[in-house]
Amino acid sequence: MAPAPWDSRPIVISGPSGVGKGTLVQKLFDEHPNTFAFTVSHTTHAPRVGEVEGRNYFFVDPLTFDDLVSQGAFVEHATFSGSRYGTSKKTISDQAAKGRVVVLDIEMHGVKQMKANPSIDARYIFIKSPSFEALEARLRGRGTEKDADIHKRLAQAKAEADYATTSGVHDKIIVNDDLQKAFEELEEFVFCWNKLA
Ligand SMILES: Nc1ncnc2c1ncn2[C@@H]1O[C@H](COP(=O)(O)OP(=O)(O)OP(=O)(O)O)[C@@H](O)[C@H]1O
Repeated sequence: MAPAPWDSRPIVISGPSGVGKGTLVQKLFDEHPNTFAFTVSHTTHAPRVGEVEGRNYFFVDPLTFDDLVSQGAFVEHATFSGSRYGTSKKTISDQAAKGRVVVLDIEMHGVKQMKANPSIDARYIFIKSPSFEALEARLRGRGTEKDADIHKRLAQAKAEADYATTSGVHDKIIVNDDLQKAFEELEEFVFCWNKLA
């Protein structure tokens, strides 16, 4: 196991749905146990079967969620399918206090909110697909979405790709073509191995 990254700022991973973010992050967690941590989001959706307060989500009602937004408690928040989701500053600092490097897997709007907040210091990684066709094949191959949903995700993927290339907001862009190669690039960036050499 490698020593903990000397740059311990939160790592924000974004990229189109199906590009392989979850796969890469899971590998990072598996190969470096006790090094990284996810944050626990707040949500207004009711707990689903098996979801545990404080482990899967912090469950709050819409009014409490609004209060938290107005207090500036979230680094990013969004609405999906009628429910609200947010990442609190506290969940980040709680994990950091345990000595873990926090990893946030979020979509473009969340990245924009974080980038717009000067009090947030994080490292931003964009995972890119080798091609639009490869992305579509991965989404279909995963078999978790219906056709209409795949179209929505592909349309959103175009917006994500435009944002990633035009704004220069990301510290690192990794093309996930060959999984092992992409993982090695991710590791190198996260652990700053290039700077140690
Ligand atoms: N380099 C790769 N080559 C081929 N297939 C890959 C590669 N990386 C990931 N995949 C596959 O692509 C599919 C989508 O990956 P994954 O679920 O990790 O994407 P994601 O970016 O986390 O998506 P979402 O944002 O929707 O959760 C999975 O079936 C995964 O096994």
